[in-house]
Amino acid sequence: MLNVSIRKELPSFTIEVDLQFNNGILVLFGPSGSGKTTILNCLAGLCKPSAGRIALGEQVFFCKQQGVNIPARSRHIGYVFQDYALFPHLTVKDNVLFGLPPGPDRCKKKRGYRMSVRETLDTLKIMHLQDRYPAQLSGGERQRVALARALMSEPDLLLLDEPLSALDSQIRQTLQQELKQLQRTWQIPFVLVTHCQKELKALADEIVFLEAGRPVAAPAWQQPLAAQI
Ligand SMILES: Nc1ncnc2c1ncn2[C@@H]1O[C@H](COP(=O)(O)OP(=O)(O)OP(=O)(O)O)[C@@H](O)[C@H]1O
Repeated sequence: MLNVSIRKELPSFTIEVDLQFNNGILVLFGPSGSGKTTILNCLAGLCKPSAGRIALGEQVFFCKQQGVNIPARSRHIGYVFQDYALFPHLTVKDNVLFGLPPGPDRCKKKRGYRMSVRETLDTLKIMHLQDRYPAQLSGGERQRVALARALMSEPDLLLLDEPLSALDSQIRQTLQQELKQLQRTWQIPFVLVTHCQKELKALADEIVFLEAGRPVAAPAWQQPLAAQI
């Protein structure tokens, strides 16, 4: 269970969210500048909330009151950034392996579901690209590499910041299905940011609508959909 109850003061407004989420795909939906990325960054440990608490199961990542702030590298969180943040000087394979321990520990399974590099590249259909560099990939291929890298670290939580925004509609639809399937296989919570209504409909198990940093009721155009979900 992901428990997030935080306040983050920004120059233009204050983010205040209080959410509990068990499993599946939680979508943070809102207009540009409503605080979605900042919330992901707080979860990942890249940004410090002004107050509150963040916990995943028994593990407390942040608690202002108790002075806890676990560094990003120790949170076991996968993060697919908006621009994918691949290392341009590393091949696809080395990007995917980045951050894993060297040597035999690289293949150790934490909870039995870590896939080998081969399996990961295969699942995401990028095996044939393993020796290429990011500049030699399409947007959809880069997205798959970023996803593979995030999954190889065997995360307890996966954060996705507009992961499909740069893609055309056909690839977008395919990857939406693949994301949904990955979540069902991995059984870890995904928190996904988007401002695309179609993506929301295709992926969300739960939705938080945000405006200026605060959850709001589903907008009128969304109410029939929110009721279905
Ligand atoms: N490090 C920072 N320092 C100051 N202000 C910031 C910082 N990061 C974000 N902001 C401001 O906080 C607000 C929320 O930004 P954020 O990137 O979280 O929004 P968003 O909903 O993810 O936007 P988008 O959909 O455009 O990516 C914006 O007004 C932004 O200018």
